[in-house]
Amino acid sequence: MDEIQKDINLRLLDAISLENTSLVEQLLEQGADVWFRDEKGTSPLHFACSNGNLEIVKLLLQYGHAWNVIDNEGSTAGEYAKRKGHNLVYELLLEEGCRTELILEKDERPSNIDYLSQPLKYSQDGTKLLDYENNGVMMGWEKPLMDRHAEIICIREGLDILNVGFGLGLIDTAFQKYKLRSHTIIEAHPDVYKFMMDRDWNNKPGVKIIYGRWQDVLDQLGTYDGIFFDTFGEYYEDLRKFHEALPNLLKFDGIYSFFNGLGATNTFFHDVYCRIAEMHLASVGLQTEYIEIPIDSSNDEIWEGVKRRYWTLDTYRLPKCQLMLEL
Ligand SMILES: C[S@@+](CC[C@H](N)C(=O)[O-])C[C@H]1O[C@@H](n2cnc3c(N)ncnc32)[C@H](O)[C@@H]1O
Repeated sequence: MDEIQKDINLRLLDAISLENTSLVEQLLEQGADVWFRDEKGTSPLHFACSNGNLEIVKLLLQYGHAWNVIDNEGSTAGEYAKRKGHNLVYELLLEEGCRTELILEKDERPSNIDYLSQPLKYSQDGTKLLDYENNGVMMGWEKPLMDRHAEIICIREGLDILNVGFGLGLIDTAFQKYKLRSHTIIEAHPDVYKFMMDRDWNNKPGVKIIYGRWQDVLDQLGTYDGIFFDTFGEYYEDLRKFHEALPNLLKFDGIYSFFNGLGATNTFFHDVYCRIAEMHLASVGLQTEYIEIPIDSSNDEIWEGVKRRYWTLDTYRLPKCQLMLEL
């Protein structure tokens, strides 16, 4: 970077820190670089969010600053605003995140074909299911969450339940306690299917196992009082497609829920994706309530042997979704 550019970039950071909006605009006009970072990876947007200056945040976004940059510690500008209690700035960034993500063109990559063709490992103690790269497919620490999902879905006995993704069978074990009328499980991985068969899941009360990807077996399904969705290695786009199928699968007074791991390593990304999911669900006629559950997954021991922590938040937002009925 030449000295002149560096100088104008540093002047931009100074102007943001001094909250001199007109100078910020002038420097941006003159070619100051919105992609500039200091040695800690702090971007102009991080500085503006830390000060809580709404006008400057708007200006930076208008000049093409990305909403989702992270500093060297992995913190988003949204988090800077939240930590300092700048709620209006936080809300603006949240809206920008939703808007940008919603207009992004969706690609049509086949999601988890690789995952489905590679072997899996169940740990001896039954608390971990890992893929071939030691990514955690499902982990025992999620049991209290799965119990809660089942409890929220099973509001009475005699229900028809659909679960997509068996994993460790935690939610299916929980569902079995509710004296269901029928209990359909879709599972696509051959090793998980074998695990289920070895444990006689096909002979448990009401259980019908459909072996295949949910995308390929939709025509074998009926309608259900309760539906739970928790797959692995798929994109948000897949979840959205499943949501689009829901009006044909959920009975009019049924309850739908899904494992909410959306952006779950960063509170700001999590907020953006929770809101996007809520908007998409509303567009197919479902209203969503997020039930907050405190959760502690910080203990190093539970992540031993697992490649990456896929959860770092201290609150789980359990989605409870129901069809909006027109009167
Ligand atoms: C996170 S685990 C589910 C854990 C489960 N909720 C439990 O309580 O143990 C995800 C499961 O979804 C399965 N899966 C992944 N993609 C799928 C797909 N497209 N259709 C059906 N099952 C899929 C995986 O093989 C895995 O068993």
